[in-house]
Amino acid sequence: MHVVVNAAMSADGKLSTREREQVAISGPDDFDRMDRLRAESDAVMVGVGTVIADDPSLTVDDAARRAGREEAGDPPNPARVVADSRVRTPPDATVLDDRAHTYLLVSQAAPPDFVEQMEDAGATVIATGQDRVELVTALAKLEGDGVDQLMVEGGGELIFSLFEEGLVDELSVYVGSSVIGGRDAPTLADGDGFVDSFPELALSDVERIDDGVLLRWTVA
Ligand SMILES: NC(=O)C1=CN([C@@H]2O[C@H](COP(=O)(O)OP(=O)(O)OC[C@H]3O[C@@H](n4cnc5c(N)ncnc54)[C@H](O)[C@@H]3O)[C@@H](O)[C@H]2O)C=CC1
Ligand SMILES: Nc1nc(O)c(N)c(N[C@@H]2O[C@H](COP(=O)(O)O)[C@@H](O)[C@H]2O)n1
Repeated sequence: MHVVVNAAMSADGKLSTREREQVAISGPDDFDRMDRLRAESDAVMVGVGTVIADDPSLTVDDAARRAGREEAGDPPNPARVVADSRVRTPPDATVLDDRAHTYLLVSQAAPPDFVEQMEDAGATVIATGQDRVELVTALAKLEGDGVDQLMVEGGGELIFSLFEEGLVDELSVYVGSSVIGGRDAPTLADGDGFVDSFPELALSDVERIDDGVLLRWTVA
């Protein structure tokens, strides 16, 4: 499996505000690039913090891209993947609609009634880890289901865990021209943070887009 993390941050490294409401950091061309990356992926993943904050659809906006996927024998939208250790996905979340298939990654402590509710909503529930989703096993199960390219959009807690587990192959960060600030505002990689053995990145591309810059790295 190839795992690409793609996110947008302010010039000071924030994914959104301290109130965690969605902020448009990308401009139109970067949102279009993100849509293309979704269309090229087998699945798009977020943490439940992002589902609660943004209620994203994680689907492909551009009709021609959806049609292109169908011509290639794929569903119009990539699958959606939500990491949700503490079963916080709202039953009316947009990621549970019928526009794409959804995988819910939960821990083995997930209550059976929550699992049943999510399965009734059409989701495939994958339980790994005792009280927190064990990402290595969960992603291996997704790969077994045909997910060869996984795009991860955030947020900072999930992105940190993926780096911690050595699961990230590529990182694309759009740096927008605004300052958000706030010690409690989410950053690209939150979690506990590294104190040593920092993941090493190799810069592969720099591109000016809209009013900001796209930085692309591969992970060594
Ligand atoms: N600017 C951007 O590109 C993006 C911004 N965001 C922003 O990020 C914020 C949400 O980010 P976070 O609060 O960090 O939440 P998050 O989206 O990273 O979700 C964290 C949650 O994921 C679940 N999870 C399950 N297994 C996990 C594991 N092994 N490791 C870590 N988490 C695991 C946990 O329940 C945890 O609380 C929102 O404000 C949203 O707007 C989100 C995506 C992209
Ligand atoms: N790439 C990017 N740029 C921004 O400026 C953003 N605010 C985000 N946020 C993420 O985009 C997703 C929105 O999903 P839908 O369009 O509703 O499907 C979601 O994952 C946001 O957190 N991303």
